[in-house]
Amino acid sequence: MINSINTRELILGILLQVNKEGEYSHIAIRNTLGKYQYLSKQDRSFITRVCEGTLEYRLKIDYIINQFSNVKVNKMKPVIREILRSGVYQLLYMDSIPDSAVCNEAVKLAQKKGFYSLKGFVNGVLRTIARERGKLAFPPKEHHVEYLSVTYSMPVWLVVRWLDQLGFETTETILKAFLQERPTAVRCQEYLNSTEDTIASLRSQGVKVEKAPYIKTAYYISEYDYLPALHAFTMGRIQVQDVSSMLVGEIAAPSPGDRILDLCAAPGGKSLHVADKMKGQGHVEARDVSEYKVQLMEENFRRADAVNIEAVCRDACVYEEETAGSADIVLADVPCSGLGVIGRKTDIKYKMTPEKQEQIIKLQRKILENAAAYVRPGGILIYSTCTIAREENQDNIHWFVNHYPFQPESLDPYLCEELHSETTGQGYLQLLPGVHESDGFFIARLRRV
Ligand SMILES: C[S@@+](CC[C@H](N)C(=O)[O-])C[C@H]1O[C@@H](n2cnc3c(N)ncnc32)[C@H](O)[C@@H]1O
Repeated sequence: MINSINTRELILGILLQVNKEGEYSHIAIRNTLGKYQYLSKQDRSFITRVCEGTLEYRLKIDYIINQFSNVKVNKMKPVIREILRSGVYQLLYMDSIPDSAVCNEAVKLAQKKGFYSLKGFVNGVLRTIARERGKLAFPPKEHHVEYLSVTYSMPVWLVVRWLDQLGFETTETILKAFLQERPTAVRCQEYLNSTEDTIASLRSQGVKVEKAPYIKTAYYISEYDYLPALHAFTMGRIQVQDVSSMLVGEIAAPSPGDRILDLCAAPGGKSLHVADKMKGQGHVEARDVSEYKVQLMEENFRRADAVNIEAVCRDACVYEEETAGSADIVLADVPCSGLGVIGRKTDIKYKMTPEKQEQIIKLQRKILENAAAYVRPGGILIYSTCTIAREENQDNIHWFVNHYPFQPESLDPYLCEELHSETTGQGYLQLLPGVHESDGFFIARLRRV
């Protein structure tokens, strides 16, 4: 077993990889835990929790450090900055660790990394924050942008956008929801399986299973160690999917025998869902842009024993004449800014920029242009994203129906009443975290006329 100072050293390494070198946090954490497989379960969850928490609350933590340090966070040496950030996270959000342990370990680590002269500085900042934690000053609520940005650790440009588009209350609800933990949602495959048997199998392995909202086959699972150790998973009877993603399959509502083209399909959750709904009949062509992603889908399809589905490597931006007018249903679950899933993928809030989003919108419109051509006359196009950005959702749909012969169609026949609204009647659904019990997600249903 590794001692605690090394555990904190690993945390420091991960935070430097993410904040200094731009690595994705889940990759940095996974690689480190993979390299040090002898770590105890307790050490592994400590490392994961401190890294994820420090990143999630980074802006708030920096705001606090800046109140007590004469050197501002952005001027600090990266090693010292990350030692302080993770120390503050432990002080403020992990009751089980004594303040003295947090401070002592941080000081020892600074020294070990060669910053002997900054030992006193690290110690001073952390001990002051520990002492003053009940009296920390935050921006007042009347200063909407600063208050929301600091309290919920969200970059200012996103707060400004959402305040403008959604108002203060809804924005705060969403930001709060991003910081709350939610259990894993799974969809039970129906064809060839009974949902009751699947649930019984999960429970027999000690998994806690609870009903998830909106969809008959949606459940939350918790209290398991390792997903691939569950029979229901290895047998392909459950697919991990947020309920918002499951709604795509519901709204697509295929009939057995349909030909479905899923243009951006990996890892294949929505393709499998529509294939399941067609009860082994019809055909789903699940496309994605790289061979790696296609292999990933093939693995998933094999596990689910799905016979009416095929993974194919294709670039959705490249038009294909032979596919024109051939699909009963086209799914365009396009690459997007991912702003609806910040709660699961913290990196998104720090990595996304308005400039990157502009490029993404161009890509989405290119894919939509080709998708339009592949739908047969009278067929259906489902457009979806895991974002809450109006520019990629409602604006793209308005642009699309102005340029192509498609009409939005009511979603209400496919949704539980709880989700019916003015906009679902008009053909689209914008799910918002905290407002709905799901990730942020957008779905539109359009019929080719
Ligand atoms: C939102 S994810 C799809 C999730 C998937 N529909 C599911 O339910 O499991 C978007 C996918 O688009 C793929 N993608 C990105 N650019 C693409 C392109 N030019 N052509 C096809 N797929 C692309 C990405 O590789 C990624 O797998």
